[in-house]
Amino acid sequence: MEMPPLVAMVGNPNAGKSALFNALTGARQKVGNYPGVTVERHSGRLALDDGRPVELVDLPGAYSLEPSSPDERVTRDVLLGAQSGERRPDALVVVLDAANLDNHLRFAMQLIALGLPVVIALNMVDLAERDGLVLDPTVLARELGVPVVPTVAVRRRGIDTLRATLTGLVGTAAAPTAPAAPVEDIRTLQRRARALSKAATVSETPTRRWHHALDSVALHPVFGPILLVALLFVMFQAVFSWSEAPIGWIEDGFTALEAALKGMMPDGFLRSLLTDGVIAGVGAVLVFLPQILILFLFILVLEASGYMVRAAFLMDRMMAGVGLSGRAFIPLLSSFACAVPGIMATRTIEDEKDRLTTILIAPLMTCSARLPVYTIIIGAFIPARQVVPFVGLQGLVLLGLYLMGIVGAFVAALLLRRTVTKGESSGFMMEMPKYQLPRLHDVAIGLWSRAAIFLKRAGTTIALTTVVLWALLSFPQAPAGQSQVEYSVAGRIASGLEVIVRPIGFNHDIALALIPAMAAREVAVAAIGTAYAIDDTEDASGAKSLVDHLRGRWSLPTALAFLMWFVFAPQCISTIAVTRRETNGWRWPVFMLAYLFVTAYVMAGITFWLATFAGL
Ligand SMILES: Nc1nc2c(ncn2[C@@H]2O[C@H](COP(=O)(O)OP(=O)(O)OP(=O)(O)O)[C@@H](O)[C@H]2O)c(=O)[nH]1
Ligand SMILES: [Mg+2]
Repeated sequence: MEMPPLVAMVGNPNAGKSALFNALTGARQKVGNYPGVTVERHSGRLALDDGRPVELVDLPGAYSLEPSSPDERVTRDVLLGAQSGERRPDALVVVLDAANLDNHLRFAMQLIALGLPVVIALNMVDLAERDGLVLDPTVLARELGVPVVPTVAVRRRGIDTLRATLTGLVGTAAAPTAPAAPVEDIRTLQRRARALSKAATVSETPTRRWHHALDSVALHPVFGPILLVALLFVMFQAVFSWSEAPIGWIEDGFTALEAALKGMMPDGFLRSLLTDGVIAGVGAVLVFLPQILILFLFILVLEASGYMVRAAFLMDRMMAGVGLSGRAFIPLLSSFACAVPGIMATRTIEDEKDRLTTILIAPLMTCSARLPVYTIIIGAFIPARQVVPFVGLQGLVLLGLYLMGIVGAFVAALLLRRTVTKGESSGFMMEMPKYQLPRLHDVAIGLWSRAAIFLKRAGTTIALTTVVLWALLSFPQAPAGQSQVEYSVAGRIASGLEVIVRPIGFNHDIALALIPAMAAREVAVAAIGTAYAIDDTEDASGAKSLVDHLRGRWSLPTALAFLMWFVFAPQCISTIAVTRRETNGWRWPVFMLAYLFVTAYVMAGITFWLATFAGL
């Protein structure tokens, strides 16, 4: 039996190839695999206007004929007739995003130069028009020498014309084959593409022009990710450097308060409760308010400016690579502030398995509650050295911890999607909002509500936990000459726990800190602070700072293992509670606790032993 002619859909990623392919073929589709690679082959049947059948194949999106990924290689090889398991296409439907004409035309011109019959689908004209861009397809057709059909794939607009044009193009003697032109170098191509898109522009609003200019950087396949990483890096550096002064003020305030109380009250029980318990505990957490606010300031500004969705768009391919949808990006990003709103934001993910996976990995995004723990340990153990100008070692380590969480989350997603949450991943669907200057008022309100949530936590959960911990640490009273901490109830519980955590390099102090930190991570710092404050009154050596205590008692491998533990350990009652609510039962929160604790234990152990063997 003779094979029907083969027509390939080809174009830049996200031009709308698959949407057009679906509109053209309807339900008559087949999914297979190209031999030897993990790239899917989507094909379907289409009847031309004169009844002849053609086979339509939806090629992976590519930026050019020079492949930079397995997907792009398949696209190139199919187009050159070099892909095993595929014939060379008899004609091409080149799909362009009208709102991104200059970038997409570059590839289109390379494709036309291949010399196959080509029809151009000028897709997404609806979005272009919404943004204030009107194009003239006849100018494009004249200059490129191939037919151009405006389409809106998702509304099926232009589909009939596209099929009619294909009918005239495929297999007929009169097929207007484009002349096989020599391929020019990429710079010339870019210049021609820009000139051509300008010529085809009937009208364009100034706003749309500068939005487009911004997008051509923000969404660029190379510069886009560089910009994103640079922004994240500036954000994390700022979290450290901008917060220095306000942290100093808060610390001074609490020291003054403590001194005032000590002056007013006689030494005793109530004074110890107030100074060592409440003030030491709440103070140790409150000093991180500046850092949390700086982090939120960046997130809020990026969100309000319209950049966040671009970042999501950039991340989409990466997310798809681990079986998640682009939609998971916003919940995961929110989880950098706090996993609770992050997990609640997964409601926008329709696919149940997608959503569950996102919930399960959300706690791996470094939430603001880890920041106090990270900063204090980094401040104590990592020297404040400049690696290169403007890049400090401490900032780099902090960035590394964030990246650890992200990589961990991606690996977890990959594994989960192959096992417990197996299933097809759904596509990305997101509209680019316009860029705009963030409104001061909105950002201020956002910051205030975040601060309020944090202060409320510090005032309730955290204050209560530290008081309970103080009580556990203060009773029973140790006889003279013995360490109060060792002798106390908490000290004895910690001694039991220490047996479990000793193999991963944790000492008694850490075992002690882990008990209250199960309720909320940031309490770990307060707990260590409280324990050392109580011990301090014993040895009467005068108040040492928490950092001095840490340096004296912890080794570097222990500190690193502790950091690694905090990247993975699921120590937050609120997260567990919201997971239970969002998944309707205890099954998934229990699973989450189990897999995260095991990972934390293993990773902290590996870190400790590697650092020990490296002689740190
Ligand atoms: N508004 C509008 N949206 C569109 C149009 N065509 C496609 N889309 C949307 O744009 C997004 C990308 O479309 P796809 O068809 O997946 O793009 P693609 O070219 O197949 O992308 P890759 O397979 O990643 O290369 C989807 O969310 C579509 O729903 C259109 O004409 N107008
Ligand atoms: Mg596609």
